[in-house]
Parts: sequence; structure tokens; C-alpha cells
Amino acid sequence: MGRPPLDSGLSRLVALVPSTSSSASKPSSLRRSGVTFCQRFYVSAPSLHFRCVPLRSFTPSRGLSAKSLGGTFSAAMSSSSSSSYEKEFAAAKKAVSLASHLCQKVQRSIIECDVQSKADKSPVTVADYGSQALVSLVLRLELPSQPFSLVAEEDSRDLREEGSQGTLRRITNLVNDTLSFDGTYNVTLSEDDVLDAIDRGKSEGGPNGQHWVLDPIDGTKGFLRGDQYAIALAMLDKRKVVLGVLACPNLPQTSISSTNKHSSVSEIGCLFSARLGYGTVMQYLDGSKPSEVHVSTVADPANASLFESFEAAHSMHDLSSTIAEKLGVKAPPVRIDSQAKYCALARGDGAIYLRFPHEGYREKIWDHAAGSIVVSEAGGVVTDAAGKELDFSKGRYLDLNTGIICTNKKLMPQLLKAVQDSLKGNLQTPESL
Ligand SMILES: Nc1ncnc2c1ncn2[C@@H]1O[C@H](COP(=O)(O)O)[C@@H](OP(=O)(O)O)[C@H]1O
Ligand SMILES: [Mg+2]
Repeated sequence: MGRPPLDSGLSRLVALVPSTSSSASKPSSLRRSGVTFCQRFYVSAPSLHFRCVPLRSFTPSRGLSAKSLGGTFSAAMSSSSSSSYEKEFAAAKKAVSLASHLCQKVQRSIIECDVQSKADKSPVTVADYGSQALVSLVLRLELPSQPFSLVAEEDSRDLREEGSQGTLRRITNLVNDTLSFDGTYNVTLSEDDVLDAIDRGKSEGGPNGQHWVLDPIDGTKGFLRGDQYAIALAMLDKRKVVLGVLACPNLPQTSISSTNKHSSVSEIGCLFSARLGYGTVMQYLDGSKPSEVHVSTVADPANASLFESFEAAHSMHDLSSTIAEKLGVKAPPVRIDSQAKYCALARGDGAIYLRFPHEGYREKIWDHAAGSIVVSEAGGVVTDAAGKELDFSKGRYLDLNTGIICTNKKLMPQLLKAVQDSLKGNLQTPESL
């Protein structure tokens, strides 16, 4: 940080919160679940009504629990041991929780302004940048004595261009409001501080040392639609993912399995976290004790359900459908955005996740690092389409050209065979790719 922290003072800004005077402030959670069962049950973003209140009086009824999630943080720090990454784990949870608060606030205002139906992406950009700045800042504040390397999606180039001052001001206000609401840190960031914090994400990663890996908003398209998205943070230590934290602010707190689609979903907002050798836990973003989660034990593909990207541009739906048919999967695919798919799989909502990008696309490490450990620590397996472990040590990109598959240990051999048979079939008809 370039300058001593300033007192945050009173915020003059406003936050957008759901109006308590309207019945629309408690939307049907099914409408908020952002999950598509083969497109038949899809409903788009809810129409919520909002009112503006001073940020200081903003008490979220759900969603933010940066305070509750970080409440035992000091104790965790003092009893940390470097081998189990306890300090880093607590810092990651705190950072992701704060970023998730910021993103929720922006998503609510997007819905209010109805900009998700326009081509204008600026509100997303604001949340992406704000989330990255916050995570970068919080990790450095919490772990001041450690070398810091962050591989993250955004950089500040566009924000430094002429005409971006208003956007930068909005991002800075969002970051400062979030910090001020949380109250842990007595800091106020200048616009330059925010640019610097964002640009700390330019690391190239690689096989040596430790690197944080961040997707500040994964599932941008879902975020714009008011559907699923995630804030994804992982840490690599000498090539391996050693911890991962994923906030899914719109993920129902109960199962989204295809067999559960008619049941009402009451609450949304989950935080998944995993440390190498310690399992995966889930807690609610509005505060709850962490509870262990495990992948599904389904061994017969006929009883398995399958996740894939909502966006057909991100993954070949036809190929997944061929694989599902070969396996004998009966349920329709469940289509959701972002690494929320890994989270849903980790808690057993479904048994298979398939991702087959179209030719030429290069996967980024921040799209899979947190998700892969959340699944593997919950007892699942994540590999490329050849059955090889994902290698996060090659820099900012994953070095693979086939696809990513993910399931439990019992189903993996059958899945791998079906994938490889289907890929051979696909290669014989290249026009289908
Ligand atoms: N053509 C493409 N093929 C595969 N993945 C793509 C893609 N274009 C973008 N993506 C990645 O897919 C991610 C979303 O994944 P999903 O389809 O599971 O929701 C995006 O993350 P961002 O939203 O962070 O950019 C982006 O990194
Ligand atoms: Mg992403």
C-alpha cells in the first residue's frame, strides 16, 4: 500500500437493497435458483423492487456474512500451522466473503436497472474489478509477511484509459463501502490503490512457490442474467492446488438435483471451502456452521444426473448428450453457469460434470483451480478427457486440449470410456465439433 490508511469516515453513498415493503422482496427461490433442467424449467432473473438506503443502515437479511464467516479469524491466525495452510485458508474465506458481498450489491442494482438485457457490460466490469481489488487487498492485509503472487483474470488497463474515471470512482466507492460495512480494516482506498490492488493479479503463476489464483466473478453471463456465478479463489503450492474457496451467492442452500426440481427452494447463498487433506465444507453465506459435503455415491449411470455449462458456446452440449446416451444417463442435463457446478457436484446434487469447449479455446487456471479441489476433497475426481490430472503449474492457462470431466470414483472408469468412445466418434465426423 502506497500511503497510510485513512479513516473511512461516514459513507455518503447508498446501497441498493430489496424493499421490505413489497412482497416482491421475497422472490420465489426457484426463480432465484438460476438452474436449468434441460431448459424446460428455466426462469430468468427475478423482477425485484428496490429502495435506496444509506449504506450505514444496510443490514442484509441474507447474503453477507463476511463478519460471521471471518469472526473467528484472529483465533485461527494465532493457532495456524504453515503446513496445513490454516492462516491462508482463513484469509481466503474472509476475502471471498467480502467480494461476494460486493458482487451481490452490484447484481441487485443490475436487476433493478434492467441492464442485463442490454449489451452494456459496465456493471459487471465494476463488480469484476471491485471483487479482484478486494480479494487482492484482503489477502495482503491478512498475510503481510508472506511473498505475494496472484494470478487473476482482470487487469487495470481499461480503467486507466481516458473516459474511465467515472467507472474507477464507482469501483473505488464499492470497495470502500464494503470494507467500511465489514469494519475489520480501518482503511480507505484511493483510486490509485484500487488500480494497484487489481494489478497485483498479473502474476504468471508457474511450478515454483505459492500462487493465489482468482476468478473475481466466474460466470459473467450468469451474473448478468441474475443467475448463477461464483467468486473463486485457490492457492497453488509447488504445482498443487492446496486450498480453494468458492462463494456462490445465488446457489440454493438445498440440493438442485434434477429429482428435486419441484421442491421449493427456500434460501440461497453458499460458501464452499476445501483444504488438501481436510475435506470440503459448505456453509451458508448468511451464516451457519460449516458442514462436510461429499460427492454422490451413485454407481449406476442410469441414476446419475449431469451438469454442464448453461452457455452452449462454452461447452459442446451435443457431445455431452452423446456421452450421456452411451452411459445410459436418464435425467436431462442440469445447466448452470460458473464453478457453482463443481460445488453442486461436491455436495452430491448431481454425479457428473462435463465440459468440452469448442476447438481453439484455452482454459484458464482460475476457472478450475478452486472447483477442482472442492470436488476432490469431497471425494470426487477431476481429470481431462484423457483421464489425466489437471496441471495448474503451466502458467495462466491449463495445458489441455480435450475437455474436463468430473465424477465420483465409482463412475469414473465408465465415464472415461464413454467419453473416449464419443470423442472417437466425433473425430470421425469433424463437422460436428
Ligand atoms: N468459448 C468459450 N469456451 C469455453 N469457456 C469459455 C468460453 N468463453 C468464456 N469461457 C469461460 O467460461 C467461463 C464460464 O464458465 P461456465 O460456462 O461454466 O459458466 C467464463 O468465465 P468468466 O465468466 O469468469 O469469464 C470464461 O472463462
Ligand atoms: Mg471464469
